[in-house]
Amino acid sequence: MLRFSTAGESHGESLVALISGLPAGVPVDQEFLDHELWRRQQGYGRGGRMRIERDTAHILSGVRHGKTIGSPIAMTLANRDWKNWEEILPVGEGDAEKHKAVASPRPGHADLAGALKYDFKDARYILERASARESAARVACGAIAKLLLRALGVEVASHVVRVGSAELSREASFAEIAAIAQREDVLLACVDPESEARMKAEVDQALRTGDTIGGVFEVVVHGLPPGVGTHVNWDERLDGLLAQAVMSLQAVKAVELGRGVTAAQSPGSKVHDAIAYEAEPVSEDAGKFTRFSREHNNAGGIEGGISNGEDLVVRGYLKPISTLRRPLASVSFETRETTKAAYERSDVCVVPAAGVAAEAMVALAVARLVIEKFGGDSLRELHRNFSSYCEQIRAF
Ligand SMILES: Cc1cc2nc3c(=O)[nH]c(=O)nc-3n(C[C@H](O)[C@H](O)[C@H](O)COP(=O)(O)O)c2cc1C
Ligand SMILES: C=C(O[C@@H]1CC(C(=O)O)=C[C@@H](OP(=O)(O)O)[C@H]1O)C(=O)O
Repeated sequence: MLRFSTAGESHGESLVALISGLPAGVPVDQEFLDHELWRRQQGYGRGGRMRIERDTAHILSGVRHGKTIGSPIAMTLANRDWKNWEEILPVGEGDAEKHKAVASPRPGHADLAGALKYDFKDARYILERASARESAARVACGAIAKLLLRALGVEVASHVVRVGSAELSREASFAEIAAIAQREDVLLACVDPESEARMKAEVDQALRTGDTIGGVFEVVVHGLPPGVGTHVNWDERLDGLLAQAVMSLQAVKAVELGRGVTAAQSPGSKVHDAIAYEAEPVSEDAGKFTRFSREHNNAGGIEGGISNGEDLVVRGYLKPISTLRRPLASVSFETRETTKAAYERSDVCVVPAAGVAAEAMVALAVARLVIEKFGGDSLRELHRNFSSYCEQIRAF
């Protein structure tokens, strides 16, 4: 079973990522891993911290001569900012004088709920792990899941469809979305320059006024055959697993599959993707899995918790960042008096970065189900099982 976990605090020495359950023989491309990590650091509206960090995954185990060997893969990602906090956040007893307490919790962050739960009168003990710095470790694991999927012809990409009230004004093709990953300036990871300019204006407004802004990203999985996930048990449904994977990311407050949100306001005749049958048999090269086809993909590639061969389309809705340069009211842990919420520095908009982290989470969820369905201890065995199933589907 594909499993992964992370450890590490935002300003600690290092993040740690552990992923196991991959077959042997998956090519692991260090450049690709680091490029994915770089992408997660980009986007217009990120704060000062991203000028300090330069993320790279240091692989400690599970890979030999550029390929997985079937054993768990351990990676570390150093926090460059650690040297600025080494004395402030010591691992041992340390110097209490130097410790910088976060004593007025930020509305929207984990500060108050975490301080109450873990019995700390200093939210720094909470924010260190609640921080989305952790998502870098997820991206390192997700990059490996993506490389496994890529070996089977399955690709995962994301783009931004909304920042605040600025929405993408047209449909995007998968090729356009995938091309964003090659951009040198990610800006707002939007496929349409005119929409992107409106999105940028939303971020500029937030920057000017000491506010923050949220938005919506969309992750698309291309090339997945029908039959991944199942309707038979609630916890094996692809839709449920994707929703949990994306919702688990920091600041994601809603997940939409296909056109799930507008579907709830529309009649069935306008929502469901009518089925047709193509005259010609499908060839492997065309990237199609069956002669059954759809005019549109409002279902987002999932029916009954099972992939149906269309692109998977998963949207994540991000709340605005909770650390405000013009802070909201809060209460001091010490005096219990009304005060302003803590502010040191912060991101103002993270929609493109969250999209990259969501790509990783989606890739990990899909890779887990693919490994479960097709099995195999080596990539060769997995590939053979996958291809023979695709052949069966084409001949249906
Ligand atoms: C890539 C990324 C960067 C983030 N950067 C910040 C930040 O600079 N400041 C902040 O207050 N929250 C930031 N957040 C959001 C917080 O981590 C998140 O709101 C907090 O952990 C509370 O969790 P919740 O929003 O899921 O309830 C970021 C989230 C993501 C995905
Ligand atoms: C470090 C990252 O994001 C951080 C996520 C984050 C938060 O509260 O979630 C707060 C900020 O950290 P700091 O207070 O050190 O500036 C972000 O920079 C990262 O994405 O790598």
